[in-house]
Amino acid sequence: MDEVPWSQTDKTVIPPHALAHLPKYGSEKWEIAYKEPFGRCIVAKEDIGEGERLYADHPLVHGPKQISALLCLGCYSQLYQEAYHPCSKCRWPLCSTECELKGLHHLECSAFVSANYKLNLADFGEENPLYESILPLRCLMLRNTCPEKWKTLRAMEAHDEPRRGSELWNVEQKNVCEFLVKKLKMSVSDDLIHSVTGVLDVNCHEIQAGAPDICNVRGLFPLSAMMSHDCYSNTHHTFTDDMTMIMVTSRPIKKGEQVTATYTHLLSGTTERRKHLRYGKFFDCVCRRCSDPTELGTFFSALRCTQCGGPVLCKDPLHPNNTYRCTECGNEVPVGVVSRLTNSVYYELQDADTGDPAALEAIFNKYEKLFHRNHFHLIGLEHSLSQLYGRSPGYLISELSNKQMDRKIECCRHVLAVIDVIDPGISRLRGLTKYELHAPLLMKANKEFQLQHLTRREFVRQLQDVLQLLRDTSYCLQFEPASTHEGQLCQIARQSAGELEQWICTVKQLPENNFLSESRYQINHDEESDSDCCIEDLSLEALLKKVESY
Ligand SMILES: C[S@@+](CC[C@H](N)C(=O)[O-])C[C@H]1O[C@@H](n2cnc3c(N)ncnc32)[C@H](O)[C@@H]1O
Repeated sequence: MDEVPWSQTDKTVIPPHALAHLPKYGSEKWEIAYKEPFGRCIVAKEDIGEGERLYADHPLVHGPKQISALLCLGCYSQLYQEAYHPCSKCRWPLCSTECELKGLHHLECSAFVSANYKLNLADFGEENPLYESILPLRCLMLRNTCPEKWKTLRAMEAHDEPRRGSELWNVEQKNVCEFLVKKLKMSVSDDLIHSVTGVLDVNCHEIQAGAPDICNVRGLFPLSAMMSHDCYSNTHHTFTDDMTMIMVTSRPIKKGEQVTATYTHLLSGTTERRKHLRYGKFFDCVCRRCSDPTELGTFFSALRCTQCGGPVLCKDPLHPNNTYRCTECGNEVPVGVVSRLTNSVYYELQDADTGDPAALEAIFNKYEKLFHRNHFHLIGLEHSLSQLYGRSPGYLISELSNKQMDRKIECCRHVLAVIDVIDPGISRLRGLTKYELHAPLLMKANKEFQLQHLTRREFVRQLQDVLQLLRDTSYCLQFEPASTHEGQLCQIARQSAGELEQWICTVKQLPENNFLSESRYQINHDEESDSDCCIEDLSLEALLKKVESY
């Protein structure tokens, strides 16, 4: 029988073996503590500033995600049908002979060889369920190959009892237990396999490291596995090329406060986040954002009242079975209607060509009158649109009409207005969105300047706004490794900021006849504000007023 997992005997003490391999598993800044209802968690021992490095965490084990397209089990590069190298020993698809010895492939390779299991390469379709067994198998192999790592793994939370008999448990019974026991003839109990898949489901992090085509990889990070969840978290992590996780603070943390991460998708609503956390992580989130019907004033899960246009909110988001109500006219909307409406957007998105801005705009237009302006579906659509305008075929930045350019700007600003609240400080999403916003603003400013529509003062002001966006981009992406898309954008943003600074200096010295006079500009501007009701102020207050004026 396997040893009793430490986590089931005494959760209040940190077992020395659980973190012993880490060079430092506490620091002058933070420590691991135990707090109900969170369990083990990381707590700040002193005030910690924004952007401070907390620790580097090395993966105990890593492997493909449960659902994965063809990838190399040595280096995790994406593979293509008929263009891969079958391992000379076990026949798993790899990039080359070199990859037979790379990473952790030796673990499953020896198991497949000793079971004399003949892998049918014809089985490899778009997504192969066999990948689901690889990481559990690698974990189980640690029992003999690396007992210290195995002990650390077994000390992690598995939620054995609540998982037993769940939908997830049944899927894993079929895809993992049956395969490992019946096909690979491993002498291991179903319970132990489920405990391992439990540890993986509860504690794994997706790894985004190395070459850009490396995807669908997950790993167990012993220190980060101690961190609690918060929908308004205070950390940000990146990976080095060797898959080391670097944890930094995304905003200041007070002494005694927990150091937290987000286990779920930030751009989803309270009901959806809480469902995801209950289903996959077995707890009910009661964080500040989940407890607040307005989600920190963003109205991210609110509908738009069909009677008066006011925000329709769930009265008690921690008990979402009650009716939604308009905060202005009291109009009630049954919870069933809210979920049907929310789900129908998911269904439409499943069927839509999500790479086509026109298809997303059609969905946006259909639901805009039903959801609050900041509803997560609308913000999600605008997030996608902010990236598609300027990048997708037929919509490259040089091809955008003025209207499309303005729409890109509007989408970026709406997304930023929300993420500035729910994900402030160092955030990948903020960095990327600020980068998306800088390009159309810069193009517009330069164009207006060329047409002599701007005074020097106004042109410099617009360029300085763009400069600030570039500086914010590089600030938000400063920890991203240079090999990643985000790391490259950070470099580009830094370089562009330098060039823009020079351009601003030049503009300040250009002869006056390049610019519109201040008096002429004032007249034009006054005429525009009489005719144009477009608001530039995109604070939540202004967004609300805009919605209410429809
Ligand atoms: C990755 S582990 C975190 C470490 C865990 N507390 C432990 O002692 O091993 C995730 C588990 O921690 C608990 N947890 C994390 N964040 C929580 C929260 N905000 N509220 C309640 N439980 C939480 C849940 O049991 C969750 O499944």
